[in-house]
Amino acid sequence: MSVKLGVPSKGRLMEKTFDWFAKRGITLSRTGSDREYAGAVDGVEGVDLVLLSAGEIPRELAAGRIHLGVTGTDLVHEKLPRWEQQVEELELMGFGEADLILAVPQCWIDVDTLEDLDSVSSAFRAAHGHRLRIATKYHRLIREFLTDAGVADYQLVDSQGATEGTVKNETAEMIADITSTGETLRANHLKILSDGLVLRSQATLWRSRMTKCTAEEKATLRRLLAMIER
Ligand SMILES: Nc1ncnc2c1ncn2[C@@H]1O[C@H](COP(=O)(O)OP(=O)(O)OP(=O)(O)O)[C@@H](O)[C@H]1O
Ligand SMILES: O=P(O)(O)OC[C@H]1O[C@H](OP(=O)(O)OP(=O)(O)O)[C@H](O)[C@@H]1O
Repeated sequence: MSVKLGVPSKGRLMEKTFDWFAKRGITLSRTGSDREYAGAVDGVEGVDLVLLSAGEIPRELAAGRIHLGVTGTDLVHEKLPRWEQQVEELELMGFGEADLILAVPQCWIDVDTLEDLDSVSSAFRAAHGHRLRIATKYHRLIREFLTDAGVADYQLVDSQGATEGTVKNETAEMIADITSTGETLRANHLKILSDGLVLRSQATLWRSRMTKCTAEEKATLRRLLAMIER
């Protein structure tokens, strides 16, 4: 049996993940046609590449179907309850850096903090007959954050993409999403609450705590990790 390494199959994390491993003497490559999700690992024996959506890597690690996986901190923290019990953070990889934040319309001049948000959310419910809507795909993290902040009068609406557009489209009053340059927020006339940083994320190499390794796989993992940690 071989050690399975799960990496993002496309998108912003894939190429940088390949570069990161290449710098450590491990060559990851896609094989077959552009559309075929098959890959190879050179530079270390006994490792299979598994190409996956970044969003699915946490679940595959938690199920023990891959031994190692690369994905963002945000996705692991969101998708795995008590993530520390299921995965171990091995290396922060220094790319895919982004902040999960809460943002409101720029025109809400009286709302700059969570305390302000708490006040307007109660007033909003009284005025509109429904709770203030926050569009996000990070349901668990936002609920935990707002509970800790004492904000309760809101509802989450699911948004799996183009989240900043939900305010203009009037399907939400505010958003919770990842930002990196801030351009998408600015373009959509949104501002970050001054104490609205929920999580700092970056691409990370994780090890599953849920795999049962053979002696051979343990030896392969040791060799691989020695190359990575050099
Ligand atoms: N603008 C950004 N800049 C840097 N990193 C980002 C940005 N947006 C998202 N990310 C990070 O990239 C990672 C992957 O996000 P992405 O939305 O591409 O994943 P995904 O939707 O699961 O991928 P897929 O489309 O393959 O399912 C996440 O960890 C996220 O924090
Ligand atoms: O701060 P910025 O540099 O502008 O980046 C932020 C944007 O990047 C991500 O979206 P993505 O490109 O993944 O598209 P999506 O809306 O379909 O998720 C994220 O969801 C923000 O919308």
